[in-house]
Amino acid sequence: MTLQELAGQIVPADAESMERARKRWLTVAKPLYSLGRLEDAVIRMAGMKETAEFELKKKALVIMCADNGVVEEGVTQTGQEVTAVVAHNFTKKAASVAIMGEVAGVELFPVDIGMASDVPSVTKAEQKIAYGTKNFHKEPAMSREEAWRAVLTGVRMAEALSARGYDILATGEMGIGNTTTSSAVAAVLLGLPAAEVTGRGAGLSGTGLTRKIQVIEEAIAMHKPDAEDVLDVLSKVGGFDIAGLAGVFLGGALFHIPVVVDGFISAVAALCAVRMVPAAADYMLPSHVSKEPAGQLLLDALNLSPFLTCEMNLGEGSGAVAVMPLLEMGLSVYRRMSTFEEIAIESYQPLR
Ligand SMILES: Cc1cc2ncn([C@H]3O[C@H](COP(=O)(O)O)[C@@H](O)[C@H]3O)c2cc1C
Ligand SMILES: O=C(O)c1cccnc1
Repeated sequence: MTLQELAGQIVPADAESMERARKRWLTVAKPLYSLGRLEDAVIRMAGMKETAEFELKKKALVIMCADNGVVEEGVTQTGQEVTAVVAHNFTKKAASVAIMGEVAGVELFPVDIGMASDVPSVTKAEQKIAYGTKNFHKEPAMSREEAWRAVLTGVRMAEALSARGYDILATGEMGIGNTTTSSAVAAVLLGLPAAEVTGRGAGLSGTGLTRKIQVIEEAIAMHKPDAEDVLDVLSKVGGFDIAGLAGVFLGGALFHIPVVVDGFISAVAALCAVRMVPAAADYMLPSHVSKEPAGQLLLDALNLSPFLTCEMNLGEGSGAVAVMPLLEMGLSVYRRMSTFEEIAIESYQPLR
């Protein structure tokens, strides 16, 4: 499948179902619009799912795990062996988001889309593009063909989860160095200087941050990625995880499943997806705003307002998982709460 073929199959959210959901909210016995943007989210999900009657029972978090050759340049606080350790911990309920997922009723699906080593509990040969990207400070991170294969891996993940009956997807990632790749992609797509969209990631020192910005600036100057061509940007300064998550967003749009944006890295992937296929924006829901400097800038570019502002910058899909109970609560009121008509009959009438 080519990008043009994929784009041709993605349709905007269904306006009629949204209208039905909007009308239904007006009948719920509570002050109008008192659940605010949770009501909007339910309306939008009705459009995504092409029905005003839907559930959010089965929830999945796709975690794209990948390594980044650019860590050679000293842009991170820890070594890339941490990627594999945390990836394995997703399967043992020993990583932060695994614990959060248990609380929120979200099942985890870690994908080794390009870790530097194999992790038997996670790695599947058919999902792995390569053993980490190249160091983009010296050469393109990956080929254009690899970037597209990574996108398709994400699309297929969404397809598989849709076939298994998941109602909503959250997006997460694990990959030491991926705030460097995300800042590089964000700088190009937003047309901003690296210094404005680069932060400390998982805890970088001040001199580390200066080096990180310099590495990104030099790589962009060397490769001159074409901001109008997302696959060019991803292949030159991106990562397999970002490309894979962009694919999950596109797959959600293709298979009519809402996909929840997480923090910085996930939002960069969401922007890649929207720049490839603008209609994919209809299938995205926000969660929180990352503390990384580009967190809010990316949400603005995606035209999304966060539900949570917790100053989180953990990654792994933690913010997307955190918002799931809130979405489910909104939907439960929409589905189960009495209507004005029912209350008038059962409660108000005897008082007359
Ligand atoms: C132990 C540990 C667990 C993590 N879980 C998520 N991240 C987060 O930090 C990484 C990105 O930050 P940077 O670009 O600075 O390497 C990603 O793996 C992200 O998911 C972690 C980072 C560490 C160290
Ligand atoms: O907001 C994020 O997604 C993030 C920020 C720093 C490190 N890892 C992830």
